[in-house]
This record gives sequence, structure tokens and C-alpha cells, in this order.
Amino acid sequence: MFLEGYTIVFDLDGTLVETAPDLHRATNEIMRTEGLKEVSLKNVRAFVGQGARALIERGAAISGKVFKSDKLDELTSKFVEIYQADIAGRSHLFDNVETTLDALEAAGAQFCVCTNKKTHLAVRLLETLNIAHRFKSIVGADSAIHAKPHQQHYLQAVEEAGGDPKRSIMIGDSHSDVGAARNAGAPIVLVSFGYTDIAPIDLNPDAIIDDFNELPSSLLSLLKQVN
Ligand SMILES: O=C(O)COP(=O)(O)O
Ligand SMILES: [Mg+2]
Repeated sequence: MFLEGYTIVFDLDGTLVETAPDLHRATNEIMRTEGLKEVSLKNVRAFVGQGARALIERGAAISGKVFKSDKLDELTSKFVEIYQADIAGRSHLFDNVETTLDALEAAGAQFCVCTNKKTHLAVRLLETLNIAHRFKSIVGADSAIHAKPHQQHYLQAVEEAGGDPKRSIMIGDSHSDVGAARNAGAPIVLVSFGYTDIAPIDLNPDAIIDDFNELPSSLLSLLKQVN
């Protein structure tokens, strides 16, 4: 039971769930209605991680377009409507997520989600994928006072799960996740298959995994180093 009393904090997009195809579809519906260039899937994968507003802003920047704040608010609401209408159309859990949660739970861990998605979208996505019940808390950016990379978002997710921040570990894919964990004084493991415009190795995480089935042994060696 090497994870007894530990809370594992998961990022959502690009870490637990491959959401890029559905985010790509919604992004390009917005780009088309605004007469802007379509954004490639590769770019969407690089732009996810700081919420829908940032995704639209970065997508529009490819066409040299800068929206005013009010317009960005309006487009973000439209994006959310389009996205949530078919939230898991093409999205799916990454390989071995469920069996890994089983293994970590058997080792004593509990789980929560800390995402820069809006909370209601995160809950809806995880419910649609029949996995929401495995997380003690699901905290989106709009439920936090300060979103990732601020530690407040991370600490809120741990607290709402009834966990102890000193016995918590973040699993993520981007600089927001590394920032939130580091600011909270928690270890951070990055997945190599997620959404980031900076290579995982350059984000200096404590460990990198290429597949979820590597996570239990990665956490075991990480905790040996820390303790
Ligand atoms: O950018 C988003 O919408 C959310 O991204 P995250 O789940 O990786 O925090
Ligand atoms: Mg992510």
C-alpha cells in the first residue's frame, strides 16, 4: 500500500482523455463563422491547456486576428455550446487509464481532477465516458479563484477530495500542470502523449511516462526518492 493516504491529481485534456478531435471540431466551427483560417489538429494539440478562451485566441492569431475581450467572451460561449453538444463524439480515455486507476487504488490512492476546462464540461465529459464516479472531486478553472498554473486551483481540488496536499502528486501534460504542482510543493509526472507547445522534457518534471501502465512503478520510484 505504498500510496496509502495519497491523492493523485489528474489533469484532464491530453492526460486522461484524448479530447483534441472534438476540441478541433468546435474550434474550426468558430473559425469558419468568423471567416478565419482553419486550425490544424497539431496546432489545437499545442494550444489546449489554458481553457477554451485561450484556444480561440491562439487559433485566431494564426489568421492575424485579435478579438476584443467582449467578442472573445461571446465566441467562448458559442464554442462551449458547440463543444458540449457532442462532447465525447470522438474523445476517448487514453490506453490503460482504467486498469491503472485500479492498480493505484489497490495501492491506497484516491483520485481527483484539476482541469482548466470549465467544471460542467469536465463533469459531463467524464460522465459520458463512465468514469466520473472514480474522482472524489472534479474542479474546473471556473470553480477556482486562480486557475492552473496557480497552486490555489490544485490545492482546492485536493481539499475538495478530502486529501492532504503534502501527500498529493500531480499527473499532467503541460506547463500549467507543472506550475500548479511546483507552486503547491507537489511532485509532478508528465505524460509524453499530451497537449503542450513545450516538450515535456523541457518542463523538468520529476518523471515522464509514455503509457499509463508505467505510472505505478514511476510513482513507486518517485516516492522512494522523496522519502
Ligand atoms: O484548455 C482546456 O480547456 C483544459 O485543459 P486541461 O484539462 O489540460 O487543463
Ligand atoms: Mg492538459
